Amino acid sequence: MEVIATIAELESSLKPLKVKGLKIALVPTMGALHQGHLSLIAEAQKQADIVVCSIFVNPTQFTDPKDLEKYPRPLEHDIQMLTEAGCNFVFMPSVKEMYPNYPTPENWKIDLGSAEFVLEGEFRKGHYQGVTQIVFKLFDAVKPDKAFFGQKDFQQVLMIKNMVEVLDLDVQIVTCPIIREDDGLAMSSRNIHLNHADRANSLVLSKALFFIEDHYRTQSIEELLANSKAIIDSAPGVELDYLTIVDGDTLLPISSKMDINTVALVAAKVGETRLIDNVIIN
Ligand SMILES: Nc1ncnc2c1ncn2[C@@H]1O[C@H](COP(=O)(O)OP(=O)(O)OP(=O)(O)O)[C@@H](O)[C@H]1O
Ligand SMILES: CC(C)(CO)[C@@H](O)C(=O)[O-]
Ligand code: BAL
Repeated sequence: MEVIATIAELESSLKPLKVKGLKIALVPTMGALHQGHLSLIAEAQKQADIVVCSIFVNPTQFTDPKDLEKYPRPLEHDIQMLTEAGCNFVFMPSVKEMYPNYPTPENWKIDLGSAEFVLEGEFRKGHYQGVTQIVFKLFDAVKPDKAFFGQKDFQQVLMIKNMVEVLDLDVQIVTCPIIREDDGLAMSSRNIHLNHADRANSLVLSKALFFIEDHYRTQSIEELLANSKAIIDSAPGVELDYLTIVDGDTLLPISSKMDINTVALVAAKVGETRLIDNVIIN
């Protein structure tokens, strides 16, 4: 695997492969890799000839400076995991490479639709402008045929698809399912921050979502929300930001049941660590 730090180097490495007609996949990450990330790499390998994984902890999408500062960065281990997975390139640029004038903000504001401002967008103001800004820069540097994202960040995929449409970008977005620990916790780089008690308490997030999934046919929306919130409340030290059942396009709460496009999403602070999760119900 080739480790690349600059956009110029990346472009010159990919050019001859593109000339040969090989299909390029991009898997954007912030590192601290786990099996969830590796599932994206594996799917990318199935669907393309060459896989580029980017590792970049993007400062413009963080709204909490402490969250940015303590974001895990086990770079050597990440490189080893990607090498073992057979990834072709890892792109690990510096902040200056991606934002030459950093910390002076660049001009980036695109219309991502009203769904930008709900759920994560409400709790992390400006988050999706930062996410789309860096994903646009990565698309521009790699010019992939396909880019792979996890359903764990459900709203993020929607925002990126909206950006692709608004800017008319020539890239196919592929969404991959959530990989979970054996007990149901969605894998996440931030799970590393959970202490023993937090780790046990964190299970109420996926339990609440699975409750909604299992009882969707038999309970009303009000009952589903009340009963799943009671599951969350049963764990000490779990502070709920939202638990909601929404239309997967608008991300607005549904008041009556739908037969398609229904998603339940949760975000909560478990101890000091903020986690998100979701299930697609139908
Ligand atoms: N458990 C998972 N299953 C499938 N995809 C995942 C999973 N966790 C993360 N991803 C995807 O991997 C990509 C990179 O995510 P990122 O590097 O932020 O990891 P993360 O584990 O989500 O970290 P964080 O703690 O920041 O949420 C995103 O597209 C994300 O949705
Ligand atoms: C897509 C992404 C790599 C952009 O920084 C990040 O938001 C993530 O890891 O999901
Ligand atoms: N995994 C989404 C990126 C973030 O939390 O900032």
